[in-house]
Amino acid sequence: MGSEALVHVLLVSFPGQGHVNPLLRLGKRLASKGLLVTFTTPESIGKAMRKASNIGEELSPVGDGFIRFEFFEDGWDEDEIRRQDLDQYLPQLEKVGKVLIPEMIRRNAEQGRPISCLINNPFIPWVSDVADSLGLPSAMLWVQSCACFTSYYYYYHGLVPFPSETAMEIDVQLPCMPLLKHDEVPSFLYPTTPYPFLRRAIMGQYKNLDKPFCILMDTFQELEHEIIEYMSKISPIKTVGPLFMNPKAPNATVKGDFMKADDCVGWLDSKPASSIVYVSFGSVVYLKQDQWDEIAYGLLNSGVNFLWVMKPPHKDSGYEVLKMPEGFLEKAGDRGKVVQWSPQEQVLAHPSVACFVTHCGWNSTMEALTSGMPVVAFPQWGDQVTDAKYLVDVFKVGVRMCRGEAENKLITRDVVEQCLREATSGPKAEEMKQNAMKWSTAAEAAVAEGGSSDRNIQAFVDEVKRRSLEVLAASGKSTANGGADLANKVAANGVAELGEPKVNGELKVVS
Ligand SMILES: O=c1ccn([C@@H]2O[C@H](COP(=O)(O)OP(=O)(O)O)[C@@H](O)[C@H]2O)c(=O)[nH]1
Ligand SMILES: O=C(O)c1ccc(O[C@@H]2O[C@H](CO)[C@@H](O)[C@H](O)[C@H]2O)cc1
Repeated sequence: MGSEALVHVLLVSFPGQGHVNPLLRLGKRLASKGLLVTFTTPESIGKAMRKASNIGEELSPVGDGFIRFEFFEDGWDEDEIRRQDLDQYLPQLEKVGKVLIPEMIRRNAEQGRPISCLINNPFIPWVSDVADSLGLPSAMLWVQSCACFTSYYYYYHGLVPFPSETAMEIDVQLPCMPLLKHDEVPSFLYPTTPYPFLRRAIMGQYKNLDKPFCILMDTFQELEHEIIEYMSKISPIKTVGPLFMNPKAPNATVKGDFMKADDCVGWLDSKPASSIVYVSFGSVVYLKQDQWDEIAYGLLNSGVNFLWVMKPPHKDSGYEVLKMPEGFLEKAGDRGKVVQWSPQEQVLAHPSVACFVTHCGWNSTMEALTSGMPVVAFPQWGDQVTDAKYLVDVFKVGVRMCRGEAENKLITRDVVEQCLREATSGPKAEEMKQNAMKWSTAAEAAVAEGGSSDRNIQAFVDEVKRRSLEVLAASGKSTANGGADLANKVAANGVAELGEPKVNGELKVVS
């Protein structure tokens, strides 16, 4: 490998699977375009990631660049139960992160890898304060749809009325978007949300929205055309999705799963084409036992094959450990497989899978659309209720099975069975499949060389490179602020020389 000067970006992630996945995918995309990327999140998650995935201390080549990991301690004991309570954990992360991230940045500069840009995902808006205080540019990766971004934007600025304590059931009309019924608005905005701390975290991001020079979004222009165009005039957004496709480095093996995926591909291979329903509610949604039972009977009664993810709850989460109904597995026999965690990307790409019963998290939504996979929408909260609206009424790839947790309604086995039948056979199923394939083709074009998302990523990389020169130039003069120490080191070291890639002083490269 010849001597290369690589610009270095630091990605700081909220420690949730649905946040780590898109930020790590962005990291791989940036690396594939020739940047050095360091990915960080708290060590409690680093430990899980190291155990479940193939990540270590090595510098991994991805396309023309490299990715590496460095984790930071959150200041709490390993078995601290307050980590499960975001109301307490988010302020703790902010407190320690504001000290440890600047230390990490200084350490990297000292080791000859000065950082030129910070990128964070939502729920940890203080990262842009850290960047500001060090005189570094920052960007934010929005990990939901542009429609949700817009909803929060309009709520934050009070631009239109949203459901409130005095008018709970009002619908919301936003520009370039379909009318959202009161229960299709991101549910963290309901006055009655049980998750007010997540609304506060998101609003914190909007309070800081003038700090990032760019807001990257894991969506693509062709998918949310009008609203993206509209919001681009208000905010510096750049669509770069679907991030889970990386045509420049399709074989990059770096993954960020918190749990080792169970092997299910052999089982999928043994089943006929389009015969399996894949059921998964993501990484944080847990249903109640009575709802779980109804889904189980609905699957049995529908006669379909199924792969069902039954993720065990964290021991300190307070969620009940669910059981399958008595005799369920025996009755299902080889028609069904239940796993704790699936390799979802592979599952959605498998020809035996006919449809996806999903909680409509944005990652699952994008992965389904991009894989040409019709869905049965089973949203619970947050952006999921808005994503479900879009999947069913706008993208036209889904059947709706419920309206969200706030409805507080048990979805019975008959409804489950009816939705599964509708999504797997007959004219509606065919139409949804055709629409899903259309989105898949559009997604591929967006990320292919010269496509809308590829152009945006390239423009972003170019801008980071340009700003890195400014950082270096400014640091030569700067002495009077908290970033002076770092800036002097940055100035002294110049851009990282990676002729012989170094991690903590050692030479380590894996392929
Ligand atoms: O068994 C599973 C369930 C989920 N996922 C991945 O976990 C992420 C979940 O993100 P999403 O936004 O869909 O939901 P969240 O977990 O944040 O609610 C997605 O990338 C999925 O591909 C997975 O790999 N295996
Ligand atoms: O770990 C948590 O407590 C946690 C993780 C993820 C959460 O939100 C999910 O994020 C996705 C990306 O924003 C979103 O699309 C999905 O619907 C959410 O479940 C919340 C808490």
